[in-house]
Amino acid sequence: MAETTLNPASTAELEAERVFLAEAKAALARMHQEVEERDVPLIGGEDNDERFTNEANERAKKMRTQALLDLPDVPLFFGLLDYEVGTIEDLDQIHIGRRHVHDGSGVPLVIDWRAPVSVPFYRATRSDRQRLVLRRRYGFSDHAELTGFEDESLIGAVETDQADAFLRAEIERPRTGPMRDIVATIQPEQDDLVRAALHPSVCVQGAPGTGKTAVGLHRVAYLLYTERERLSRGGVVIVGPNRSFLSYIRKVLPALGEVDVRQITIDELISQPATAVDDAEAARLKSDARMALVLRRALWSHIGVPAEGILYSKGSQRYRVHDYELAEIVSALRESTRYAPGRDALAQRVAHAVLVQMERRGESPDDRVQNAVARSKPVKALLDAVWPKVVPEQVLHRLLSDADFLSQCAGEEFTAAECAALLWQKPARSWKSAKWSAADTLLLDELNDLIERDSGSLGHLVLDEAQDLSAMQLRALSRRCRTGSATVLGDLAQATTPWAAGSWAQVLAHLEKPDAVIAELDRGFRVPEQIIDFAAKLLPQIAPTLGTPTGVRTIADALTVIATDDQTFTETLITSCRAALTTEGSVALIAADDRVTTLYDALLAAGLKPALLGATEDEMDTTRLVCVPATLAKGLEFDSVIVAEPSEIVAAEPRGLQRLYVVLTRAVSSLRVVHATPLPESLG
Ligand SMILES: Nc1ncnc2c1ncn2[C@@H]1O[C@H](COP(=O)(O)OP(=O)(O)OP(=O)(O)O)[C@@H](O)[C@H]1O
Repeated sequence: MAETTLNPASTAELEAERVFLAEAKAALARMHQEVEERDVPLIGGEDNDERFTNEANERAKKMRTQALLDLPDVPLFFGLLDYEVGTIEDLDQIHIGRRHVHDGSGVPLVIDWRAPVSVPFYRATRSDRQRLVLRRRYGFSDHAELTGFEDESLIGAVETDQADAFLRAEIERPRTGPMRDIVATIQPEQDDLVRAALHPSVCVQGAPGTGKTAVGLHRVAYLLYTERERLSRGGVVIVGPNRSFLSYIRKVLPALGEVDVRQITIDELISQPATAVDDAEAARLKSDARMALVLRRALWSHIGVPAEGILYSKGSQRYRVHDYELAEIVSALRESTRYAPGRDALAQRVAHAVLVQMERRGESPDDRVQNAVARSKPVKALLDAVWPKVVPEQVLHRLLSDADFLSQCAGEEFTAAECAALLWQKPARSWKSAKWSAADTLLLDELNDLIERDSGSLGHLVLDEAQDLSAMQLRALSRRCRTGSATVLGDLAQATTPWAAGSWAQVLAHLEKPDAVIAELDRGFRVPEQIIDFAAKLLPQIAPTLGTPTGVRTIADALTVIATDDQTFTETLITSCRAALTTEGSVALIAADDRVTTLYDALLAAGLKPALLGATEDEMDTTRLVCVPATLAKGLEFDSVIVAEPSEIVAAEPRGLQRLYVVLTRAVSSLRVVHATPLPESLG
């Protein structure tokens, strides 16, 4: 919480609040202890079900105990609502906090921010008081000591700007370590999204720093509160762009009492570890939605036309199913089901045709006879000939190494040049020895689903930085969340991958959530106005259809652009880092990936003790000054940012201007741009 100035007149009240805080902490400690001491019922027996139930009970207890831990730097409550008398039974005042705390006899001491009764904390205004008389916001030190509070009366005609001042203080509180929750200052437009129902899915387009990540994380906490049972079956997964980002956000949900949410990268969720690398064009083509159709054709092309009928013998009896009958069965089954169950169904249908003949001859065969026919030699030979068993690797290996097969499956979808780019230069001898790239593993995933339906279904999926996902990634995600819902977060202007879908409608179509509600956030909380205006000069080039974001804060001298030359360039950066370190909070030096290690070495040599982001994942926890490769900057933020040589960042990749837009929008308080070569024209 922000450190608020103490109002001397309220010292006694502050003391009373401190006593109440101590009481609430003691009550939470008691709740924690009770759960810890509670025995987990053990079911006797050793079969799988019993073991599973015992393990699930043990795990539930562990989660509950963790969720009730009083985290040392996380204040137990952050607000108080004073309701009109009689609004809530037996209580006129309620403290709002990150979790529910009761006194042991059922009387609530702290009410969870997610409870309906807490909503006016975020929504009430003087014109719509929602029966509130007063709203109090507390200030805490970094170690969760109560330092003050501010009261906002809801009675009277004129709105005050107290809430804005509190929000500003909270945003500008210097950053140390990972991202914090925003539960005390969620804004009404954010609250709408946080508290939106589980279905339909929600998609949020938002400029940098509008709180998309924060909204996504708080929404997960909210949904786990309102839909815990439903979500516990499939689970909730948050997908982020890389490990540094996930490390940055990892403490938000635990601070909100939610300890059982998987936070993983897209590759960890949907790809096998890659053992090969594609060139840029092949990677782009393999990520394209057209591949889905090509794979479908490739798989189903394995089905043949029966060349002859089959003869099934039992004792002295012979039963014949003619080739034209078999062809009819195969054609009816083709693409009406997935490939592997289709093969099983073919065996059963052929066996059924034999059974019909048996019945006609006066026999009365049962299911066992049908199964025996389905497993018989002639039927098996038929299956191997017209509906062979295949594995995904086999199909993809053939597709990427056999030019004729690829061109036949590609049809009109890909040009000859595109097919040539897709083909392997040096194909592996067999599918068993083939090496697969990251894009290939998604193609294998798609094939796997065409062969045998993937049954996994997540309860809820949060996709952060979703503008960067390819069609094939989105399709793979969609398969894992067939019946669940999704929260899709991103900014089309920050799309840096060559395969980015380009519109939210497309993203949602690939994700198979076309009914998702698309919302926009346009108030930038992170980045001061001068900086966002500077970065927004790139928008006409990179995202002409998007509106210009607004910054909710202005800070004098927030932006400095320094022109240097080759001789003074590094020295200027070092001086800039030194200057930034004299203020509080985190500092980042962001440069093109190829340049960043050299600059890191230069800062080290100058005695500045920087860390290099990406080396160990938790650099931002321990070091104030971090050197950040431009490609890892997405989603992160720092109090002060120094950007080295924008033109190099732009030149490093096809969507370099978008990357620069990301890099320029990471600063909370100050941005220095240092360049020895001219800035990109639009920034000039
Ligand atoms: N309501 C709020 N109260 C306090 N801080 C907020 C609020 N909303 C956003 N912030 C702060 O603004 C910063 C940006 O938030 P967040 O990272 O969620 O934005 P984003 O839209 O995901 O940005 P980007 O597109 O750049 O990744 C964070 O420090 C966050 O804590």
